[in-house]
Amino acid sequence: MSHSWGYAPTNGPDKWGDSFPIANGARQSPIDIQPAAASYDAGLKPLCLQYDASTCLEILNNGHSIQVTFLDDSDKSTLTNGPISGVYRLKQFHFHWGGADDRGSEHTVDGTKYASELHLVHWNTKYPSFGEAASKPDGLAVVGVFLKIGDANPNLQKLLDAFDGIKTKGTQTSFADFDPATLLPGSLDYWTYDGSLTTPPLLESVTWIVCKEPISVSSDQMAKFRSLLFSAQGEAECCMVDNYRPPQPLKGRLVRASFK
Ligand SMILES: COc1ccc(C[C@H]2SC(=O)NC2=O)c(OC)c1
Ligand SMILES: [Zn+2]
Repeated sequence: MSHSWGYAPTNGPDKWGDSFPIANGARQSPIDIQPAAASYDAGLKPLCLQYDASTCLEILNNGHSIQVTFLDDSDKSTLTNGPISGVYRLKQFHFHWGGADDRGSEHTVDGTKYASELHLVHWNTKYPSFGEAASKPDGLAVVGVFLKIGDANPNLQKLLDAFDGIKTKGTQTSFADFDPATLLPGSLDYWTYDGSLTTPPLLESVTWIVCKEPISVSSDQMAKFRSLLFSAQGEAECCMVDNYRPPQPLKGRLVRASFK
């Protein structure tokens, strides 16, 4: 498969191993989280997420998801503590979602799929750049937040209102003064395990931090996500839906919980 990976039967998760053999590696993501099998670790610190809305730059449709990118040339928006040591800088956040409300998340909890999953991507400042960090076993830390169907989430509205300008692959618009902390749940209790990027190149460089508590999203708001397109302007329209990788084998990994 040329590097035109996607989520269709012809180029989707079951085919990624053809070009990216690490797809069958020892620490692939996502996984099914089984709370009863997770190990409470009293040594895990609370997550410290400190974001500065002024570092928000733009929102783009990259053909796989919508992504909000941040200025990461200083420690203005960082992740510290939790399961990691040192300072990790926020680079971008994006989402995964389904073609219907019954699916869409990448991680699952005892087999339960949520309608969507938010990923806040951070890189370890012990390395000179995001690109360098992405190839190191302790290079990245991604905070995952589940989106559960319920009341409309007012904190998503500014994002959703920007979607009309980024409908097709390769489009982007400026997007300023957005505080990603507004998308975090009330409780920052989390599970953590060693994993990977969930899209090619599937690099095994991610410390995963998955929040136990979901945030809400309404069916109407999810419909807005599904109005985005995988396809570029002028191409046959292909709705951006089901852009999630299914759970991968745990292969003996320990999942730790920050809570009892
Ligand atoms: C260095 O190359 C990449 C490529 C893709 C992603 C995004 C993936 S990784 C994740 O958690 N979800 C996704 O869709 C990435 O993010 C750190 C880094
Ligand atoms: Zn992701």
